[in-house]
Amino acid sequence: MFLVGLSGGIASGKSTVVAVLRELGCAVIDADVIARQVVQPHLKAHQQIVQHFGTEILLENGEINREALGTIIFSQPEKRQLLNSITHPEIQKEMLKQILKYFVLGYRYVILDIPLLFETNRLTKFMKYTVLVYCSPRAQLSRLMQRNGLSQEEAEARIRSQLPLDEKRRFATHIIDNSGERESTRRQVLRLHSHLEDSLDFLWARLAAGTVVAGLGGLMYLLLRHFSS
Ligand SMILES: CC(C)(COP(=O)(O)OP(=O)(O)OC[C@H]1O[C@@H](n2cnc3c(N)ncnc32)[C@H](O)[C@@H]1O)[C@@H](O)C(=O)NCCC(=O)NCCS
Ligand SMILES: Nc1ncnc2c1ncn2[C@@H]1O[C@H](COP(=O)(O)OP(=O)(O)OP(=O)(O)O)[C@@H](O)[C@H]1O
Repeated sequence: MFLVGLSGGIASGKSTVVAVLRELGCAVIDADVIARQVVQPHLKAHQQIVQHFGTEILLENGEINREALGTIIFSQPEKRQLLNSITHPEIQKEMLKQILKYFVLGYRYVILDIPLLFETNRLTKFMKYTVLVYCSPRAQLSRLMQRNGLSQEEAEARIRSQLPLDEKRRFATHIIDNSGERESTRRQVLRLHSHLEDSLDFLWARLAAGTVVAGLGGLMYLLLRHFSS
């Protein structure tokens, strides 16, 4: 089995690309979804967040007020670092569990949608391919402002909290440009999917090579025995 890391920038179109990959039957693990699960009330990360950020970031039902926490962490780098240090280990543990699940289910590859993949560079060494969902800075800003109802200043602060998309380009083995129409993005995702389907993973390649070598060895042995008797 091999891993494919998929990343991008805030509002660059990761979920849009992932929706097509899921439609095609791919196994996808979404770090943003897991990030929501690991901060549910009564879990360790929830307690740590309350301890450090106070009860004012809670909703009445005890859940984290994501908007309030977002406002804090996207404007204060040290608070962002603190939140990352609480949530990231829990997110990574859960991702590992899900990877094992897909391995047991027999999937040949799993796509990991990790928004901060290129920022926390150390994860990329486990990936056979890394896909960047890119879009132009203009499109990113306007889509983010529109989707989240943010002012230009707020949206720019969120974009600045990540490595610029243009810098991420050099880390990726594949780029999907989502600056244009959705149909153009879809065509690029279909090409990526064909490429993934055609890729042999190391384990299977080794098993296949091992089977061929063992077969040839057996054949040689039989031929030698036949001609020497
Ligand atoms: C700050 C929080 C509460 C905001 O929640 P909200 O529902 O508004 O946004 P959501 O979780 O859907 O994230 C949207 C996007 O914001 C960006 N983002 C989220 N967290 C971070 C971060 N710590 N640093 C930089 N960008 C981030 C990502 O591009 C992400 O795709 C939430 O994002 C969070 O808990 N972040 C910390 C965990 C984390 O790092 N998540 C990213 C996946 S590893
Ligand atoms: N090609 C496109 N044309 C127009 N709008 C688009 C296109 N792709 C995505 N969008 C819109 O832009 C917004 C961001 O897209 P999406 O949610 O897929 O990004 P994301 O990278 O998953 O975002 P985040 O990481 O911040 O959650 C959404 O409102 C989506 O509907």
